[in-house]
Amino acid sequence: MSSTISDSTTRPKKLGGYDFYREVLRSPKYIVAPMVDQSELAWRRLSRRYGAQLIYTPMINAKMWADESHKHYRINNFDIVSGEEGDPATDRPLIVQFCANDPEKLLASAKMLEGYCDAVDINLGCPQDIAKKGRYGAFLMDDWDLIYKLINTLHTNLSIPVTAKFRVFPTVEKTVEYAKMLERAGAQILTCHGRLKEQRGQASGLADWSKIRAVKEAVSVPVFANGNILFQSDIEDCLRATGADGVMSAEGQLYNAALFAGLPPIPGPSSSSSSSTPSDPSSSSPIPSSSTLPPPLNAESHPSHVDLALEYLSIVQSLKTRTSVSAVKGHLFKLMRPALSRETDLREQMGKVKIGGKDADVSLEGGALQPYVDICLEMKRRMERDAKAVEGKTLEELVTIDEPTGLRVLPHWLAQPYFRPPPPPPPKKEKEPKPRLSINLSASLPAAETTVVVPAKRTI
Ligand SMILES: Cc1cc2nc3c(=O)[nH]c(=O)nc-3n(C[C@H](O)[C@H](O)[C@H](O)COP(=O)(O)O)c2cc1C
Repeated sequence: MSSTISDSTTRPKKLGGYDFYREVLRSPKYIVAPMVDQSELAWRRLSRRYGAQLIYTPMINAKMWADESHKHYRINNFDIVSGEEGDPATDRPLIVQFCANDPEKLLASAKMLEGYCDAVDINLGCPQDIAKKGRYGAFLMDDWDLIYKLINTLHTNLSIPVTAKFRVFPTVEKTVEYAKMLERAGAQILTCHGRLKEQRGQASGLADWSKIRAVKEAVSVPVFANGNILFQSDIEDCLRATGADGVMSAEGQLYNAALFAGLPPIPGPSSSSSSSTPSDPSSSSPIPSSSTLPPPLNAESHPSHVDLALEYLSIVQSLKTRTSVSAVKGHLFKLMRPALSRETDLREQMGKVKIGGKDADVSLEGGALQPYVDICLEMKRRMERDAKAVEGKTLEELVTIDEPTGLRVLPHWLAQPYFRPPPPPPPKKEKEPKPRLSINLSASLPAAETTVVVPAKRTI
């Protein structure tokens, strides 16, 4: 690490809250979530080309990072030496996320990266078994003293702001109390993921936007809303329903890297934090209110997925920073999913590609990516053939509706969100009306209505 980078004489005064949000982050509305093995540098570069205004790194384990014997862990998770990660010209604004349960180790790790990012985030939301084992993420939700110390230690000692990403509690009251505690501890931005700790995997269901709105109204730092974003229209709905300052997407953006493309710039919050806390988000929002009809699709946000895949591969190839094979594979499978379920021979070929042995450690250099490029080129040929067959039809004419969910399915050559079929309902004695998924994610549905969205597999 270069000591001059974080030297207080060269660094501008540390800003907080809305000053930080506006002046350093440039008032981002469209935010890519931290994603283990998926929000790596190459993906960040691609995402910024398609409208992402702020991106988080994948979660870094502070205990592992602080341990000098784990040199590989450092290089694989944030490559300082390459000079590309956190580069002010090409990889900002950037927030580095850590998970931790030891304030000193967290501080030691964060200090090493404070010169390469705009803020450090603490993951308080991971509900996975690995987080339970390591006691971090959502498994700290009941230890408020420790969480306070983690945040406050960074708030007091780092030259850049600390932020926090958390899940909601079963009640609005406890969620709001919790958010206020995070703010008191020193968090300068709060990302509220509107799902409970228990809502994971097949049981993910919908995020509760009404809790996010309650948080937004209770704190005076910027709030990002996370959960339920599949299509661009959900972004507008979410901003209106929650009053949040920005919308964060993980899976929606992973399956469609162009999720944020072509969106209009939205004015940032006004200069004081209190005036940006909406008493009535529907009237203060710059976004027009939604109608009951699904809003028209913005073609710019649904480009050819194989073109996105090829562009991503060329970014991977252009970087000095290594990209893990598992990240590349994960992105290609997700981006091209609508077509891979039909072009099963290409799916099989992609599954069989082996680069240099043990996936996790392999760097992608020279022509190593060629097998993926070849598969994508063949996919491109087939997709162009299919698109040609319906030439002249509009996008809306080509859209179909997924019966179980009521959600829109685009032609299989276009980037689009993925939603799983809902789990079959438990056997009932009496005949009941068929459960139907809501197409309109704008409302924060009460618990009874949240049978619904059908998220894809996640790792955190
Ligand atoms: C592949 C993947 C990796 C993730 N890794 C992280 C992570 O490193 N840190 C974190 O706070 N959340 C992580 N998450 C959770 C997301 O950031 C986000 O909170 C969650 O997926 C809900 O947002 P969504 O509805 O837009 O998917 C991950 C999610 C996915 C799908």
